[in-house]
Amino acid sequence: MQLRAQNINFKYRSDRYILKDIDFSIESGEIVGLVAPSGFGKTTLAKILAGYEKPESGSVEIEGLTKSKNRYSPIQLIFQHPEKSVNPKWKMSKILNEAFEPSKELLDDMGIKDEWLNRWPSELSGGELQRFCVLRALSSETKFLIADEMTTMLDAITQAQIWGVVLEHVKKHNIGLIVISHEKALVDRICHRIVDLSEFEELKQDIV
Ligand SMILES: Nc1ncnc2c1ncn2[C@@H]1O[C@H](COP(=O)(O)OP(=O)(O)OP(=O)(O)O)[C@@H](O)[C@H]1O
Repeated sequence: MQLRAQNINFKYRSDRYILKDIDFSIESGEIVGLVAPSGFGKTTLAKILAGYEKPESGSVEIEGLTKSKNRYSPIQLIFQHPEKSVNPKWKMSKILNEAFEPSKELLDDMGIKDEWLNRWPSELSGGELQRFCVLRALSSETKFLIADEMTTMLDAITQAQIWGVVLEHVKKHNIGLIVISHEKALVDRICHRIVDLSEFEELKQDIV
């Protein structure tokens, strides 16, 4: 299976193109680092890949996947700030089970305590909340996962635990993983391949 974006052009309201003629692809089971200096459009491309934003032109498709009517997207995006991606009016059990019902083993591996399930998002720390946001992206329907600065806000121990679970899960289920991170050491260590968005810019300048 392959997730493929071709000739992506995108701008927000202004006239400035954030993404111009961007091609990107990832295979099942691959771990690809998406890097570039701040403001180059990494998060924007992630949102386009996951279907949160629509490109002005270009296409995003998964080759080899039969479309299902399921509401759960096969491309899951995990953001840096978990508090922005949960409904504050829902308790954690509802937030989690809206996605799918994870096994006890997965809950334990992620370090989620039973008592947290009955709390509101505002009653959890950022690290505790992010564990839920990561876990709900790991359904059996997930074919591609995008981790956008997923653990940047967290302490080293929580970071290591979350990455441990995610890396084991993507390997076991042959999920393609896109890692957006400014942490070069992390990207170099876990990625099979690195795509630098700023190189598209240099390429364009060479052609002109
Ligand atoms: N909703 C929006 N409306 C208008 N402009 C936006 C919006 N979101 C992002 N931008 C602009 O688009 C550009 C690319 O932003 P994006 O967040 O994709 O970059 P990034 O490479 O992920 O940056 P960082 O590494 O700092 O997270 C930035 O100049 C940003 O200010």
